[in-house]
Amino acid sequence: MDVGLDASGEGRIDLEVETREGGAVATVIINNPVKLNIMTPAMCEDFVSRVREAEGIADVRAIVLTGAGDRAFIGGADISAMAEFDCGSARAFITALHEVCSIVREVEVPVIAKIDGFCLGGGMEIAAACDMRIATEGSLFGMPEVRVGIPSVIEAALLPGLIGWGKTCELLFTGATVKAPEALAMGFLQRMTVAGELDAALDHWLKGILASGPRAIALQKQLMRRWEKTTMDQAIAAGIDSFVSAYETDEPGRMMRAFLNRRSAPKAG
Ligand SMILES: C/C=C/C(=O)SCCNC(=O)CCNC(=O)[C@H](O)C(C)(C)COP(=O)(O)OP(=O)(O)OC[C@H]1O[C@@H](n2cnc3c(N)ncnc32)[C@H](O)[C@@H]1OP(=O)(O)O
Repeated sequence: MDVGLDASGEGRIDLEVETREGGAVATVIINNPVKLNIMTPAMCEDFVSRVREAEGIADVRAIVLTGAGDRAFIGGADISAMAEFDCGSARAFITALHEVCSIVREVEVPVIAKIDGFCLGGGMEIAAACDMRIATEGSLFGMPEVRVGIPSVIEAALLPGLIGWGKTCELLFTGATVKAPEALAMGFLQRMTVAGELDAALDHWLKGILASGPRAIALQKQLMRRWEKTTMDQAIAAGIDSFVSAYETDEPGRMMRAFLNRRSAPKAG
């Protein structure tokens, strides 16, 4: 079933469920294509509800997370909203965005990020929270938060484990973007395909999951969370405080308003 693209710019989260041999596959769709599928504060809550709904459907064996349209997986968090934050709203939003990543990591079934296009900032953190990532070769990855005056603080903490400290520093300190072949080489992606073959490559993984023991996979995912748990909670709590303290100065508001003003300025020529 095609749920259609949300052209309102407000954004929403959709859920599609497909029954296959061996079980069902749920697809959670970040549907805000006119704004490159950015996550607004309202969409964070909606996201958690949709994943819980998917988890509650009997026979769902895997969740695919993807963005609507062909330009973006998730272009990051909504700079228009973040530009107006004070310390209180900063804490509420970053905690809600962390909940989005947490639910992805907590659900029993494997969650796969299917990426076609921009995967930036909070979007790269949500992808990092997924169990596996597959992308088209034209996709672009980056953590440009510092470019708008905020540190990368929540599931950015997963990046050193995925891509190493040096590459994490490069992305987080410079806001540089990397193309899919580099994201594959650095270990962020597990598979890369040409545009038309994304679904076929994803299917290969889904068949493997559907052919395996549901309880074995659930136990495996639970165990793997424990393998890495030791310092993550403390890192996130410190990260949330760090995000809030960025708002103790006018740096985020100033840099984000500059970003938004550049975008709304009439184009020359
Ligand atoms: C805690 C988490 C923090 C974060 O995630 S911080 C945010 C991280 N993301 C970014 O910094 C990316 C910001 N976006 C961009 O720099 C550009 O976009 C791109 C280079 C990704 C693409 O540029 P182009 O192809 O020219 O598209 P376009 O016209 O800029 O984007 C389409 C519409 O989407 C809006 N938009 C894009 N990203 C954001 C965003 N992160 N927050 C708010 N709006 C965004 C634009 O402004 C525009 O809107 P309009 O058509 O009304 O001008």
